[in-house]
Amino acid sequence: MLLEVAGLRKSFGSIVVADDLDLTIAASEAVGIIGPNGAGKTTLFNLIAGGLSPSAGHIRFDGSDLAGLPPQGRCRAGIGRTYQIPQPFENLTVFENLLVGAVHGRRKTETEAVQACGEILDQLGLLKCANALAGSLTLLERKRLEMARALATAPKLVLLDEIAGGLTDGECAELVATIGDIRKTGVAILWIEHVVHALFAVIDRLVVLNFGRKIAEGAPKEVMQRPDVHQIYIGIEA
Ligand SMILES: Nc1ncnc2c1ncn2[C@@H]1O[C@H](COP(=O)(O)OP(=O)(O)OP(=O)(O)O)[C@@H](O)[C@H]1O
Repeated sequence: MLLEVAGLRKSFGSIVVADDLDLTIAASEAVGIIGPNGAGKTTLFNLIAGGLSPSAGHIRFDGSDLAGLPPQGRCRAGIGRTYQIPQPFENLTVFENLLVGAVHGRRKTETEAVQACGEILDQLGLLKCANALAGSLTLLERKRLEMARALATAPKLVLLDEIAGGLTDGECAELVATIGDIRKTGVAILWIEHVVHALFAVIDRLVVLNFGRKIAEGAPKEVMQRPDVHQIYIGIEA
């Protein structure tokens, strides 16, 4: 397994936001995470990417225990991530934003890093704004840049946090097609998303969180048909 999360727990005082979570992701697999606001989805990403330390439990990635490894070490190990609110360096160009990720990630040489940035900008449809300041981009372009920056680090696993939120239907469809293309390159994907139809176009497996606990997991359509998922996630009685 590429990622193995076992017995993961995180509490802030008396609030438990990750409660005995187990999760595995194989290389090249795409897994979706849904759950109501405050279910602990972003907290799980922060625990995997190293922004938060767990209160208990283990996270193994690519055969190594991540305990004590800071975020930059996890990035170099092959974990890339996006943020729900895009966080580019506003005063750097799009290309420079990627280069920062590329030289601090898993790329071996500067030449390789520069070449990879060009390829990723092309793949993500951002070549035309390569020299624009990141602060001048539209929301869709910012979301694309957020993914491009994660890919620049040459991740084995990319964590996508609500990448489709706030987009029009057409923009969302474009972004989903791009994520499908990223998937085909063999990068594993763990994707938190409220826009369920976007998720369903890409993922193999769906996980549902509620109050920090995993309440369902399996084939996406089967999971969504479960009465408890309907009630908790969509807020209606089955
Ligand atoms: N640093 C913190 N200190 C205290 N409580 C926190 C902290 N970070 C998160 N929480 C709480 O943990 C819970 C889970 O938050 P989290 O952001 O992981 O939820 P989420 O499922 O990603 O929600 P959303 O869909 O709204 O993004 C929330 O109740 C939140 O207020």
